[in-house]
Amino acid sequence: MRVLVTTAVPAERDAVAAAFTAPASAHPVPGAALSRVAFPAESHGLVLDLLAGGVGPAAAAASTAAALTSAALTGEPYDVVVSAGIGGGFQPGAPVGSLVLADDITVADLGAETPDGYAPVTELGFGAVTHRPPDSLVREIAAVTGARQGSVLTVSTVTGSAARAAELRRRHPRALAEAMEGFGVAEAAAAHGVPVLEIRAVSNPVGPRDRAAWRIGEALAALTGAFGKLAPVLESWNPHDVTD
Ligand SMILES: O=C(O)c1cccc(C(=O)CC[C@H]2O[C@@H](n3cnc4c(=O)[nH]cnc43)[C@H](O)[C@@H]2O)c1
Repeated sequence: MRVLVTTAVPAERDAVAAAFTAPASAHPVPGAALSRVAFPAESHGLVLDLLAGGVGPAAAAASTAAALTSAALTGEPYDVVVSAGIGGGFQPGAPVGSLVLADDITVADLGAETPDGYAPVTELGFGAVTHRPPDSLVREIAAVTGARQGSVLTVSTVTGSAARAAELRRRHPRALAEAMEGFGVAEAAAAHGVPVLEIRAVSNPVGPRDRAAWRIGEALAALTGAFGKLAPVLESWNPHDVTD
């Protein structure tokens, strides 16, 4: 099982790496600086590559695509891609310190303003606004990690007001969290036909901006805890068994 985990920043990548006793070593490929966690042989060939791919959907898509292409060209493609990191939680569904696992990954601001309000690109006849992780894998991971399942929104601008938070909730009633990379990672994964997951540890409520109140340490610790439990599920998952 070959897994690519894309985070935005090195602190998030290192929080994922901290879940494992096996060391991570540099594994550069063109267009992406990967860290590879070396698991022992009894781990059924689990390979975990970690990528701090940059903040925002464009950087995330570009770096994830580079890693996916490089792996495909060497004949060792990834079986699953995970977008991971901290995120904002919609209240009261996703409190600070909780984990959110996406059952859909939806871009919330890719569209047009029209006289009738916001229109997603799909209504304009283009592309996609949502990617769906495999149901069975989401259920298993939510069960072992205790993560809440819901929609995770991708935004290019962090929400900074109660009005914007309410607007996003109105348009996406199932949204539990927002972050800035999931949809970019998912677009790259979809282009390669690889399943995608997104897991977010909530560092702050979505709403009026109060950067000083972000609980980044608490969220990074939750991310480490989640990956410690998630690895055995990934190790035993058979991507060819997808029934959903
Ligand atoms: O300053 C630090 O030590 C630090 C450590 C880890 C991560 C950061 C970031 O600022 C990461 C930015 C990243 O966080 C996501 N995020 C977090 N909260 C929100 C939110 O309310 N709305 C949207 N995105 C959020 C996002 O994915 C950014 O890439 C700093």
